[in-house]
Amino acid sequence: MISGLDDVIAAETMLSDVDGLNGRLIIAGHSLDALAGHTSYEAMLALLLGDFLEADVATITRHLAAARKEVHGYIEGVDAAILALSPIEGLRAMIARLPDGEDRDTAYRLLAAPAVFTPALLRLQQGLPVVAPSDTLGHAADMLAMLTGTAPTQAQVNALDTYLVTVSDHGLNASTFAARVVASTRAGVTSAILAALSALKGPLHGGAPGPVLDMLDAIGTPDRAEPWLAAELARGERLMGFGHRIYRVRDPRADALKNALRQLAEAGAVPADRLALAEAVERSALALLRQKKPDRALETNVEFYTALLLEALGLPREAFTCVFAAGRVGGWIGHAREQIDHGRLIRPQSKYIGPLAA
Ligand SMILES: CC(=O)SCCNC(=O)CCNC(=O)[C@H](O)C(C)(C)COP(=O)(O)OP(=O)(O)OC[C@H]1O[C@@H](n2cnc3c(N)ncnc32)[C@H](O)[C@@H]1OP(=O)(O)O
Ligand SMILES: O=C([O-])CC(=O)C(=O)O
Repeated sequence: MISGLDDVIAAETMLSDVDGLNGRLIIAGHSLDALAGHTSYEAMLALLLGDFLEADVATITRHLAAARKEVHGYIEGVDAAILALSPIEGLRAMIARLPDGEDRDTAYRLLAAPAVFTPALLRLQQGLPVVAPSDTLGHAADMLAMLTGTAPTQAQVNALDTYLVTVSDHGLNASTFAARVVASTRAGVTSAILAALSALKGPLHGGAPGPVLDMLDAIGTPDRAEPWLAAELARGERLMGFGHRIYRVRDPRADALKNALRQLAEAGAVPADRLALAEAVERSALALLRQKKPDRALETNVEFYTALLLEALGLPREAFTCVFAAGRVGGWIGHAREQIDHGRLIRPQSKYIGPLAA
């Protein structure tokens, strides 16, 4: 049966390389280790999109701040129907209101949109006033300020920058493939990003980190991890935050995010028992997965420590996928551009296996 297109190479890219056997990730020519914790999201965008945007970090920073202000204007149009949606569906509905195009202004609006719409929708859903974007803050700091209405600490800004950079691109994952398919029809980059966002939303892709926290809450204490996880696996459930199509070893992003979480913990932003519970769950899950699936390497993926990091930053779990989109949108736009500039219409074949009328 042809199922998940495993091992099919469907694009050439300058954006990232996922080495699943050795657990190495290269983004825009740099190893994740050199980027995560050392690079702002704006600097990451300069690496991913600098040629297309024809801009350096300072110019990108300025244009992105202006774009945050521009898309903030769309908040006025938020209605009760959008507020009744989940944050990721609300974000998708808001992005659908942005004009389509293949130009730089469209790209900046799309880069700004998740960072502006996510905090605004969350605050409106709680009956709180929306916080306008700032002229002076960087992208990560502004996103946090729009969320809480107060200035974030440097440790929080560093943690969010680390997260956004870490998830900014990852080869031809499902959402990026969706973006490239739509871009290949020349429908426009807004349409491509809407397709990508829809793919990201699923629990087997970017929808996993919310359920990771549900799992930690259901387990409650480290001693309950092993029996709880064993019962889930016996019921045929998948453990969220574990397993990956490409990685056969630990996802290098798990360590980058765990480091960022440790730094937040040192700054007093993570309760010690939360970290201890997470580590106990990770240990038990890996041991059980090895026992249950000895022939299939199932390791910790990016979503496990994403959940803990975004929780420590005060984000509600329903909005984790929106924050993922705020980072991945840079990669999606890069892939859409590559497809437009160098690709053709993507149109594979299907094999008919249905009946033939006599
Ligand atoms: C940003 C990201 O997208 S990272 C991924 C986030 N998603 C998750 O964490 C959800 C949990 N993980 C999973 O569902 C999977 O590991 C995926 C979807 C990420 C990758 O799956 P695939 O490469 O398609 O592997 P596939 O679905 O073929 O699974 C292979 C086997 O391992 C099992 N398996 C895979 N992941 C898990 C898991 N997390 N828990 C338990 N069993 C698992 C499957 O049940 C399957 O068993 P079977 O052969 O007996 O049917
Ligand atoms: O690469 C994948 O299949 C999923 C993933 O980890 C990502 O998109 O970050």
